[in-house]
Amino acid sequence: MTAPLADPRQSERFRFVRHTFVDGVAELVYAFDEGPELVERVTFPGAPSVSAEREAAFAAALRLLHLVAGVSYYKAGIPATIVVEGEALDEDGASMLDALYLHGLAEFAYRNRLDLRGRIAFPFERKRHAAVPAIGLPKRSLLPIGGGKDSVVAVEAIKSIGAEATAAWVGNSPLIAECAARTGLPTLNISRELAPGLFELNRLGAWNGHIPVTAINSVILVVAAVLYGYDSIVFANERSASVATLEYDGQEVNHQWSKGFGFEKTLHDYLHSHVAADLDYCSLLRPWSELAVTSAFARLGSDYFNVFSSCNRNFRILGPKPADRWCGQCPKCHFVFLALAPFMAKPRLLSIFGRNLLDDEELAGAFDALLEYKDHKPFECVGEGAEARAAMAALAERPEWSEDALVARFRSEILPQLDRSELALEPWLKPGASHLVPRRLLGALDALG
Ligand SMILES: CC(=O)N[C@H]1[C@@H](OP(=O)(O)OP(=O)(O)OC[C@H]2O[C@@H](n3ccc(=O)[nH]c3=O)[C@H](O)[C@@H]2O)O[C@H](CO)[C@@H](O)[C@@H]1O[C@H](C)C(=O)N[C@@H](C)C(=O)N[C@@H](CCC(=O)O)C(=O)O
Ligand SMILES: Nc1ncnc2c1ncn2[C@@H]1O[C@H](COP(=O)(O)OP(=O)(O)OP(=O)(O)O)[C@@H](O)[C@H]1O
Repeated sequence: MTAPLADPRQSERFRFVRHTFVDGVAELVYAFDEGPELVERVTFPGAPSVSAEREAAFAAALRLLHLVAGVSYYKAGIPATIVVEGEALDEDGASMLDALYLHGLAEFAYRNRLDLRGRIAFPFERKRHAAVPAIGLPKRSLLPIGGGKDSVVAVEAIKSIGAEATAAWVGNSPLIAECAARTGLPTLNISRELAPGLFELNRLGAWNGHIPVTAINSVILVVAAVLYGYDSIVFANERSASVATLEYDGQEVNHQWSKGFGFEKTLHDYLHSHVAADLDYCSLLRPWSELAVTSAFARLGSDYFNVFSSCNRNFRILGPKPADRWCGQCPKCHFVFLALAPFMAKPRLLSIFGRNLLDDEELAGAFDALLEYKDHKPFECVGEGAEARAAMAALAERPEWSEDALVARFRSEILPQLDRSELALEPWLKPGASHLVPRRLLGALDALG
């Protein structure tokens, strides 16, 4: 008889028990000590059988998914020892996972007043790793869709160069499905079912909090790329995602850590050396700020204005979802409203959101946090404080916005305390230099300029 679920905070070991792949369903199995198994399932629709040429790459990708997706369960107990059953990891794999768990759980640790430094140590063997070969992946891309403005911009840029691509998403959000359909591209919807035991552990008082979900979605798409045959996975993570939410006790806490360039580069290199030499992982929007992305969305995204939403409350598995696409109450709604305002006709923006968030005095504190005025940036997927200030300063100059309550307040109360030479919008619209976009797709970067 298996032991019942117990409070995982009392456990000594977190175990990666095994993973299997049968009839398109990946089962990822975890346990605390000798407790009951926690089984996450990821379903790949119409999965073909894996050819002999791709077998080793597929096995490596699936194993990586098991290790990365474990972060949802590990966080429930954060025991002192991590056990990976089966073949030992090499040093590269262990150090990538150490970094993902430490930085991807930094917000979780900060908010729970935990210190994970020195605690997370994936076991490994010092061994020589022979570089993996190219496996002849077809020249086509998986384009992850999140239902919001970023992926729309990336999709439209890729479409503009006529590259072969499929719009892909994880989970069962009807909102994302509608956006994906609107792209006009072939679609791929992968379902993911968290282990029901996780919610039971939460009820027993497990540690809970934010996890690096983009890393999980990324590696699900790595498995998909090898399985169905794609040579690239092209995310839409902007430059601003690499900037920390706050710093404390000598460490950075970034809500968006697995959307940042550090993780992108590590995973990109690991895939080339450990999965398939011809599989690329990149972000098309990496050179661009949030404001550059909203400016591009205002130009390229009109077909999506009535279907997209950036409000993350739409994407809850359990909690209540907003009645409309935009809840209007969360930092993401506030930021996207502010960041689109300089680039979109005001009536159009108000019709998307259903109201004018910048004319609501009750939201003063929420917008202050976005501006990093008297507060730190919210724990959400929002741009840098400096770009929010640049957007607000631009609106303060526009007659159609300048009398709205929060813009007027900015002009009279906050603006006099700022250095005006740092408030120009234009520098935010210029691309940075760093990106990993493969040569074949470079033209799509130009489409954004
Ligand atoms: C939708 C959302 O924002 N959820 C966050 C929220 O969770 P909540 O309890 O309100 O609802 P659920 O999402 O239904 O989660 C239920 C429980 O399941 C856990 N969980 C969920 C997904 C998963 O992959 N692993 C899990 O362990 C979750 O912790 C709940 O206990 O608050 C939670 C606590 O802070 C967050 O963990 C939930 O975040 C989701 C994982 C999520 O998908 N969030 C993305 C919208 C998100 O935050 N994206 C970031 C990217 C961060 C990154 O580095 O990748 C962004 O856009 O900036
Ligand atoms: N459910 C999902 N399945 C696959 N990829 C996803 C999913 N959710 C988000 N992503 C991808 O993760 C990246 C970051 O998500 P993010 O929410 O910032 O983007 P978005 O939804 O396109 O835009 P917005 O910032 O307006 O919400 C994007 O490339 C997005 O496509």
